[in-house]
Amino acid sequence: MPVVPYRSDLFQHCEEIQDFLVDCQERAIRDRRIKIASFSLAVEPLDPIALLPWLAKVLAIHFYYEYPTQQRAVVAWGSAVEHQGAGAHRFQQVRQFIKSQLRDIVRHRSSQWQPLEPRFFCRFTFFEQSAGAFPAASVFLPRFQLTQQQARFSLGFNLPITPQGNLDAILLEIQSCLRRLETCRTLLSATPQPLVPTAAACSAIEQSLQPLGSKHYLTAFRNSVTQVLTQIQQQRMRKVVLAQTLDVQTPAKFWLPASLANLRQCYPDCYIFSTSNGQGQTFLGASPERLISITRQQLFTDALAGSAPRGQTARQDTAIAQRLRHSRKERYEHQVVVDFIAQRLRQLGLQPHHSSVPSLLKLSNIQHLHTPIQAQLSAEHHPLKILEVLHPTPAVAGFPSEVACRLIQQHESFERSLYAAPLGWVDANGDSEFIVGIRSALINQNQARLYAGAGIVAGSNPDKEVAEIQLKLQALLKALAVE
Ligand SMILES: C=C(O[C@@H]1C=C(C(=O)O)C=C[C@H]1O)C(=O)O
Repeated sequence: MPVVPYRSDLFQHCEEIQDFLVDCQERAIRDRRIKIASFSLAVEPLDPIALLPWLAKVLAIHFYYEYPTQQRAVVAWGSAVEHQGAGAHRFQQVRQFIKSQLRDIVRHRSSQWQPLEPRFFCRFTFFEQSAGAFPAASVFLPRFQLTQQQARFSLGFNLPITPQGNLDAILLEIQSCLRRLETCRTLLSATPQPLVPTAAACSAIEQSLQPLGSKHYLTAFRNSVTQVLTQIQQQRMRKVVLAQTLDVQTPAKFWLPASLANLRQCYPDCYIFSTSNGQGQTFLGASPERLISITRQQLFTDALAGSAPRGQTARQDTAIAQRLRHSRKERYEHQVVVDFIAQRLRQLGLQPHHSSVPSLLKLSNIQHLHTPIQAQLSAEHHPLKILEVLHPTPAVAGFPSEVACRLIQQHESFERSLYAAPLGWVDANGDSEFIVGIRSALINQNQARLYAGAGIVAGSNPDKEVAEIQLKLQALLKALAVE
């Protein structure tokens, strides 16, 4: 997606864009097919979260994610083309769909800026079938995409042009999108802290979040862990990742931008994300786990497993970290993930590289054992093929995968939906980024379902696993805000 420089005059590129749309329509007429006009404008800085209240109001499908410490963010909304799928071949179906759409994308040529490729945003549920708010596989090419790369912001467009379409209406849509950005920017600068909820709202949410007091869901989780431990012994399994949900309801609606702003503040080293289905349900969270990231055929992935709380003091924190590093149980739980990822990548003919000793990833409430893994790809390694062989890793399912997934379905009484599942994008060059949807919640009006899981291996202590999910749930609860 080439970027056309854009400064203060909203419509200075009108003529250039108009010519481009006419060119796209001529191609649509010639090929008797819809074409997608793809281009970008450089825009003034704007916090992407500022767009979310409006997107929620108009019930637009969206995908937002941000990596705060790297000043990278994107919010994509509206759909130029989309596809849904399910079943064992869902990754392949999405790949085919993307391939077929790429033929009809026309990119603006006269670029003075570094071109940005159009991105297809994808959401896969944990299991290959889904009866919940999100289909088992869904992909969309956004009509609009605001991207931040450090201090540079651009607004991308992917606009379907039919042979008989009204180009004036498309120009109006572009202008109204640019105006919308201006309005959001003005609203943001008019209020001192518009994304932070008021103290009254915070106390309202605290009062309404009673469920943490009634520990029923924790007892249920503890019982499942005990049963799974017996099954691990009987079936000689190495690991099962069990999760639990916590449902909460508040008198007022949950307020997405404030929740995300809270998460961003508390977890600058995580991927802050939200995605909606355009029907009122939004899945959000702050995930520390990257499933794949591919830039110019360099693949990066993470093994993240093995956890401990943060200490109250620096000394206590270091002592806990030391215990985590040297715990046989935590190291074993971690190694299962490293071995699985490395072995799956080797099956694809890749040569993964990683350190033999895990490092520590410290978040504000929890610390994890972490092994970054790298591999050099070649052109035949499509990101969705890699995703297909990696998901679900033993970090979120267990090992062996099939037996672990059966036990998960047996013990968990809720649908995982997008929890612990791959969320991300792919572009035409094969660049891609997918995160794992953990530390997450599904919100709908005034209801929220929070998810948290923990890896269970032989020797796990049920009380410690309960404490781990409690820690994860509490952190999420604290971040949620109401209107
Ligand atoms: C499954 C989750 O997290 C996973 C489980 C971990 C563990 O048990 O140590 C650590 C990181 C993640 O791989 C979750 O947070 O829901």
